[in-house]
Amino acid sequence: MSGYIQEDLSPEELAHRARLASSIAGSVRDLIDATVRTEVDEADIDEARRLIEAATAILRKDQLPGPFGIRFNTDGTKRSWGNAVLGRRNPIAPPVVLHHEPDVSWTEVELGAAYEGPAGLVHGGVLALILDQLLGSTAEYQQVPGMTGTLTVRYRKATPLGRIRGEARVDRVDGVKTFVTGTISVDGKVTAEAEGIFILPKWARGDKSDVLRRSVGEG
Ligand SMILES: CCCCCCCC(=O)SCCNC(=O)CCNC(=O)[C@H](O)C(C)(C)COP(=O)(O)OP(=O)(O)OC[C@H]1O[C@@H](n2cnc3c(N)ncnc32)[C@H](O)[C@@H]1OP(=O)(O)O
Repeated sequence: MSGYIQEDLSPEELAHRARLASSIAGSVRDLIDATVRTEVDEADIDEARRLIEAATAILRKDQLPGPFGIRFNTDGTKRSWGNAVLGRRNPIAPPVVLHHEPDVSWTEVELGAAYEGPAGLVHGGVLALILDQLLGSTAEYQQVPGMTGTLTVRYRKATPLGRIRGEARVDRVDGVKTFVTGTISVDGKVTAEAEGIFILPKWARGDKSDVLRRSVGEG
């Protein structure tokens, strides 16, 4: 599969790149929120656009030919910094930070104005996005990785913008299929429930390399 890259970076170089990635993505994330909520006049919009276009031109001076992909390092770490949910480099990622415990994986994340659907509420597609990643990464953490075959979400009540908590657990494994369940909650009350079926694709089955199996997901 293309887009899976093996690298050999020192811990210092990794830490340096992590700092750079988080700092630029954080600034752009702030810019997105400022753009959604700005009330300034046309002159200020024009000036802001000029500065943003200048910043874009600087970043375009040296670009990857395509997306970031998934990068493995010789120290065993994996970077999916372009990921739409977790990506350290990706300003449209909230970003979600996952915590894995023996039986449960969870995240707590603040969703601001950029994630609005109904007035003041989180967009249902954004909740599905986060659940997809959370459930899929839970399967991966439990050593039964797969690509999303089916994701079912039941929206039980509206989810206000602000801090949300996601939790997921592997329910059962049936051959190449892993069934994972999860919830989104606010202030201890569940607002959405999900079940995901994650399937180890044919190309990663059998005696394929460990790297290939670890490459299945995006977490
Ligand atoms: C770290 C991980 C983080 C992951 C979070 C992010 C996840 C993603 O966004 S992944 C991207 C979205 N998903 C995709 O692009 C997947 C696209 N689909 C595919 O690649 C394939 O159809 C795939 C992998 C789902 C199924 O693979 P394939 O090799 O065709 O499966 P196949 O051998 O035919 O079937 C295996 C079993 O799965 C079942 N199955 C196949 N497709 C599905 C499906 N979509 N839903 C449910 N079950 C299915 C089959 O019935 C079969 O069951 P059984 O073993 O009981 O007979």
